[in-house]
Amino acid sequence: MEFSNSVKLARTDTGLEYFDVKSPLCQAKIFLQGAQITEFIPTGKNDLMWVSADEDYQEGKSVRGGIPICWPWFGVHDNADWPAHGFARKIVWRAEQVTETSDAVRISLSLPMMQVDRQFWPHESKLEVEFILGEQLEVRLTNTNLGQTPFSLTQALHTYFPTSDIKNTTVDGLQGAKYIEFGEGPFEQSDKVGFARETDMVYTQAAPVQCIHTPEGVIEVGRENSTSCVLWNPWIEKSKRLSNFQNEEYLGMLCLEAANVLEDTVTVEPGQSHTLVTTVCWR
Ligand SMILES: O=P(O)(O)OC[C@H]1O[C@@H](O)[C@H](O)[C@@H](O)[C@@H]1O
Repeated sequence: MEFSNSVKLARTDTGLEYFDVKSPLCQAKIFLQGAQITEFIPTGKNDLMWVSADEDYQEGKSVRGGIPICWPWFGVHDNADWPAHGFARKIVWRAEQVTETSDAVRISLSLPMMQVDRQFWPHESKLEVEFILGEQLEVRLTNTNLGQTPFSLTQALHTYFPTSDIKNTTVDGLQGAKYIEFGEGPFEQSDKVGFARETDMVYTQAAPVQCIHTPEGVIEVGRENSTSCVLWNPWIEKSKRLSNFQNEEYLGMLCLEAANVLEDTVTVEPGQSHTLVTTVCWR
């Protein structure tokens, strides 16, 4: 099915549907399952999204790479039986709108609330995501409260970035932020972050832009309506335990996730909306 000159709907061999975008400005893939973007290649540049070579694109499983949407909780829930990172990343979202102008293709999707188990999310609400695909990628995740009482949630746009060598990769722009690491802290980030071991840091009071310095160039990651972010690399031992992840792949990826977690938890009042935004580009 074709939506505009540059956008058509395609399907993997395993049956998962995705928007296949090939515009003058970029190439992208966005799966309806999880509303998950897995490829974003600005014309003439490298892909900004990393996906595991072991990924097998199965129904009901979040793709290991791109940008899984973690909602309406980030990480492990207090009730340990509930799914890690919420459930939105496993549900098939509804395609809402595709538009194309000379500076971007815009694709929006919404989470069908009919599919949501009310024990996990008993609130009257709307969740929409818009992808703005131009020379850079912008992702806008909007929660709207349609009920009579406020609700609170944590969330993240869990972006996987590529690098050819994690040991020669650093993240700049977190200096001065506070972080929690493996449940300990808060500590203060004093310098650029390098990678020599498992990294799983939740930052608060983080500046709105970070730069990832990789051997291939500098990736700029921006956030709006978010003062928290998560930096993750599983390193050797955890790599062996992860699904759809090769043992050595930790050497070629990292996650820097635009979040609303810890003291940055979002409360949405009745009739109000909150939009978490991340922008990603080669600098
Ligand atoms: O394997 P999952 O559920 O996609 O999670 C991947 C990682 O996601 C990160 O955001 C967490 O900080 C890690 O602790 C976690 O391992």
